[in-house]
Amino acid sequence: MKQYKVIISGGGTGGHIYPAIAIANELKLRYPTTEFLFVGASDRMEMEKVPKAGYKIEGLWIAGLQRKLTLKNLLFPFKLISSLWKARRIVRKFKPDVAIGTGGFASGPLLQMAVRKQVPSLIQEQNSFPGITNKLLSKKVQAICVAYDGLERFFPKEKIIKTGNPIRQDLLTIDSKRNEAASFFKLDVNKKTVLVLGGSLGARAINRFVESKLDFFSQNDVQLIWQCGKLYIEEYSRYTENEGVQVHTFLDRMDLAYAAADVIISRSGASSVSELCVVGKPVIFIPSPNVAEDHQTKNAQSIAKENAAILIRENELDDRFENEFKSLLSSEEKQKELESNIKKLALANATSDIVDEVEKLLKLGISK
Ligand SMILES: CC(=O)N[C@H]1[C@@H](OP(=O)(O)OP(=O)(O)OC[C@H]2O[C@@H](n3ccc(=O)[nH]c3=O)[C@H](O)[C@@H]2O)O[C@H](CO)[C@@H](O)[C@@H]1O
Repeated sequence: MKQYKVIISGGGTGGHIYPAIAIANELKLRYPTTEFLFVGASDRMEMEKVPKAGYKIEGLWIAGLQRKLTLKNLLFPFKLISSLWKARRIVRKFKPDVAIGTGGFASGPLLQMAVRKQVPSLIQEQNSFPGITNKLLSKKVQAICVAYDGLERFFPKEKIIKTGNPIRQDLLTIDSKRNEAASFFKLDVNKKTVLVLGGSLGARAINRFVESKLDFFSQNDVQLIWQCGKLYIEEYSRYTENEGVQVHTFLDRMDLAYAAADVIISRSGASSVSELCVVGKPVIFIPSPNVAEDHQTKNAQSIAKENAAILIRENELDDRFENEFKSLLSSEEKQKELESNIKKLALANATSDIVDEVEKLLKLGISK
């Protein structure tokens, strides 16, 4: 069997990193001798998360363009040139058979250079509205794997394949992990568990809201697993002293967190939404209003309109949250309805379908 070399680039936030890791894991299963190299942004979370998943990573000195005039923006042209330069060196030296981009700033220069060197390339777009990096790359790569309909508005139609977003394999088996999860998180098995997720970086507005509702949660006799994000842990960690509240910076065992949960309150970043469909629990989405084209609201709407989750915008929280939460918690029927409807929206074969497309590109490389 030929020993393939694969470059995977993506990052900045978990939403771009975990799809990349899921694709690598599936490729490794099919071709165990494959050599992988990840390329990320040198100051972002991929530099920690990718080695933790067992892969090598190189960092580029790159960041996005801010809307304001800042020092970071003034440095942008230099960072871009430095990144293109380093990306070129990496591609030349590693000589990949295929390049895969999962979005985020670093994938721009890397895939740009891979394409220039005629390496067969594929990008994976997680959202219903693509970021600038993938929009630019779409003209040059061979294949574009997407999770939503309607992306021909942004990408060349003939390159689009609808696969869904890659999901880590360990999330597919959460039904059998409830006991393990209860002991992992030291939960009270007589209480319902609410999992609060702010996306990979945490969400300030959700944290503030949850803080203001701690008495409400305790009156409703639920316990909280509350992921608050690295930026907010100092402010909120003290609540771990409250009975039935545990505050986490970041959850490394999402499989167990999902397994433990009876109700999930979550941001609606693309991977979170895809995972929650597979996980099949009752969800209350609180989309971030601060992302491009308000895409998190659109992600959540695509689920809520199928009566498969509850959607509460940030500015509706004060009026609606308590009633919605109480009626969900008290109605098993409603919980079952949401669970069964959200499961119907899962695209559980996404990783495998994407890797099928990668295989086609690998074969393309051989025939060159
Ligand atoms: C504020 C922002 O810019 N958010 C964007 C970012 O979100 P974000 O990085 O939050 O991405 P997603 O919601 O798509 O995915 C989060 C990922 O992190 C994992 N996770 C999260 C928390 C935790 O404690 N442990 C953990 O492992 C989740 O299981 C999931 O795999 O990228 C998404 C995908 O492009 C976009 O849709 C979001 O709008």
